Amino acid sequence: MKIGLIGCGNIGQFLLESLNMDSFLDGSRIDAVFVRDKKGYEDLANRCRTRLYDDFQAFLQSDTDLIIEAATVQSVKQYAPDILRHGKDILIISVGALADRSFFEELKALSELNGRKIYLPSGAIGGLDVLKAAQSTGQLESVTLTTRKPASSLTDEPVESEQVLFDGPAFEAISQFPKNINVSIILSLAGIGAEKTRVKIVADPHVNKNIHAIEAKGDFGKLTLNVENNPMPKNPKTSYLAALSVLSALKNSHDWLEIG
Ligand SMILES: NC(=O)C1=CN([C@@H]2O[C@H](COP(=O)(O)OP(=O)(O)OC[C@H]3O[C@@H](n4cnc5c(N)ncnc54)[C@H](OP(=O)(O)O)[C@@H]3O)[C@@H](O)[C@H]2O)C=CC1
Ligand SMILES: O=C([O-])CC(=O)C(=O)O
Repeated sequence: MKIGLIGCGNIGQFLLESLNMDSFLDGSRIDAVFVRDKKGYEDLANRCRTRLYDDFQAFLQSDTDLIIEAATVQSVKQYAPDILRHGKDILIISVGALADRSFFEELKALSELNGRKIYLPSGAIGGLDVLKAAQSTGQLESVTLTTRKPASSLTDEPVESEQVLFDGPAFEAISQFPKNINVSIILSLAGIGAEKTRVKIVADPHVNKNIHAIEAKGDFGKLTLNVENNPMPKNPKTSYLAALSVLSALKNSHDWLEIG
């Protein structure tokens, strides 16, 4: 598989190194990387033997089958429609972009029209298999997510003791915290939607992990899941699991065996 990558920050660099240097997936590598400004990325690109682009149209024309977005919610809105129009699959990590219902419908229509697929990795959480199964013909009554992160990842204000910064529906959470709560939108997409999924965001000066507690109830029974994520050194807002989940989604996309 020939892969293109948008964004070469924390997750992007991890993917480049895993696929191009450590050969995580036989026969798959990142051949093209789109950045806003090539300055600062040349050494990494040379080391990982990939090509850098700062012209998006030229990046789209490069010989790739799948584009991975590892940049921002805004960049998904900006680039994903063109990627599908150009007949390429896309893997989106900034899934918060799909909270916007009309954008979601636009991507759905483009995906169908062009026969391309959109991959959404599980990111920094788990339990999506349970929600999808619970929803299949049964009823999910409620899904709640409580995210607790080091205060410095969520606010520039000094925080002495734990503070609830947000309590409300997922679609509002992602619009206020687009770099911190994409997990709430993948949870919404697997479950009962971004209006009904309840989110609480806690800034905690005493933790050094990104902790996501999920509770769901329905006629299947009850789910409680607590994921205590190690943050990534280069961007502590982001959990290591989120980067790993991209590798796992890539592997799933052309594995002979599908689990879950
Ligand atoms: N689904 C999930 O569970 C999770 C999702 N995420 C999301 O994943 C995304 C990536 O995370 P992470 O790697 O840690 O973030 P980083 O901030 O480390 O990297 C993002 C990179 O994107 C680049 N970028 C920003 N805008 C554009 C653009 N328009 N075009 C090209 N490049 C752009 C920036 O580079 P430059 O400034 O040089 O242009 C930056 O280096 C974020 O949106 C994050 O919120 C993170 C964790 C979990
Ligand atoms: O990495 C995490 O723990 C969660 C995160 O930033 C996000 O969902 O945007």
